[in-house]
Amino acid sequence: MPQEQASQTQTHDDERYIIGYAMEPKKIQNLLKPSLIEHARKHGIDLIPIDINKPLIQQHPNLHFHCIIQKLQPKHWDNLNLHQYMSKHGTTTTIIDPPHLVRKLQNRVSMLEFASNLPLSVQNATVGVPYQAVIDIHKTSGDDFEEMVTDSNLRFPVIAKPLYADGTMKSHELCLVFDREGLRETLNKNAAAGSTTTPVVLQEFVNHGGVVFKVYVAGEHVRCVKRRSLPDIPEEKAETLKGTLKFSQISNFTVQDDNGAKSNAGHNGDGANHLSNIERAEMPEENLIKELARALRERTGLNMFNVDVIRDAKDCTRYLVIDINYFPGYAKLPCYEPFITDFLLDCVRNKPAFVCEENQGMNE
Ligand SMILES: Nc1ncnc2c1ncn2[C@@H]1O[C@H](COP(=O)(O)OP(=O)(O)OP(=O)(O)O)[C@@H](O)[C@H]1O
Ligand SMILES: O=P(O)(O)O[C@H]1[C@H](OP(=O)(O)O)[C@@H](OP(=O)(O)O)[C@@H](O)[C@@H](O)[C@@H]1OP(=O)(O)O
Ligand SMILES: [Mg+2]
Ligand SMILES: [Mg+2]
Repeated sequence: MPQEQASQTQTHDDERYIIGYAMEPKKIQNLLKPSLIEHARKHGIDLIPIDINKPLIQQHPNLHFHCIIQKLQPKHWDNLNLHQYMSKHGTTTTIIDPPHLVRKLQNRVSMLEFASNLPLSVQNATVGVPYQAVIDIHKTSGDDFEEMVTDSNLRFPVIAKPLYADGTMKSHELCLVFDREGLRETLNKNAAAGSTTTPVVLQEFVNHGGVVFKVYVAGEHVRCVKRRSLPDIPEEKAETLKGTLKFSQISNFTVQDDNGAKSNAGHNGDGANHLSNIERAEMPEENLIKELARALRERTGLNMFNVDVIRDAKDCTRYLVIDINYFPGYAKLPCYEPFITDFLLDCVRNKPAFVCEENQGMNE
């Protein structure tokens, strides 16, 4: 994928389009930078904030939203009462994307089902998902646990991930588990949290050269960037490692951030190794990325998401999807302003192939 894609943004007409954005203040601060608002404005789009704490019908009475983009918690859907709004304006306003579809990405099992058995064929490459099993601590006794570990064919190390990827900090608290004892410890800690305990997904850790490919999708627009990931664990070392290692949002560092880590190598010696891994790593075939994005748009019915993909260190034709995130941090992409603006123009001109049908289920 070219990093610096030229904008395809062209204004075909003098019409202005109104696009509402409904999201939490932190997300607005990250995404709606003045540079995006200005770029969109120059190309005919006025981006208008929607108050997520009161019914939309009571807001902007003189504006007609061509489309609304959103990243919201369920309580905000209730507050906004979009159902009421859409029953009045549903034929002319599009919600991107409908919450009942977004919700499928908030569960790490249903999320990865979208990426299972993908019929992609680009130069022998395959795209699959790592083996994973769910443990609900409420339903797993000590004996069950032994049986479960034996039956599941889980091979250590594994990564323990909260089943629900609902945007909370907790949902990003992951843990590398090196052996049975480590797993028992993790599950016991989880159980000690009592009623707040959530099920855990145990996902096979796959060595992948310390690089994760983040594929950002916005309708037909697709970009892939490399990011820092967990380092490989050589097999001989894996056999000696015990217990657990907690981590969170490791791939949030961009390559530029890693440059900082490199110059700071005394402080963070690993940074230099990760950086060279990232620099050296070849990007996946452009067509593979495009096909993956298209297949996932079709399967999920969603337009705005990113996909974390790793490449098996033992087999460079084997790609694995490890995570899919709704409405990710697009602003981390170089030149994200034309990327988002081009997508929004497609939306208001009704170009995206998978804009939600009649916005059905939008208030579920
Ligand atoms: N199965 C795996 N094998 C190897 N490394 C993995 C695996 N799953 C996750 N990782 C590493 O852990 C990181 C975080 O995992 P994951 O993306 O599932 O968590 P997340 O909290 O949902 O992340 P995000 O911030 O992207 O939402 C990945 O970016 C990757 O570096
Ligand atoms: O804020 P950031 O720029 O880090 O974006 C992250 C985004 O947080 P935000 O929604 O608060 O923006 C996360 O959403 P939740 O899972 O927590 O809902 C998730 O999508 C990450 O994958 C994004 O990081 P990226 O994958 O793009 O690196
Ligand atoms: Mg991820
Ligand atoms: Mg995620």
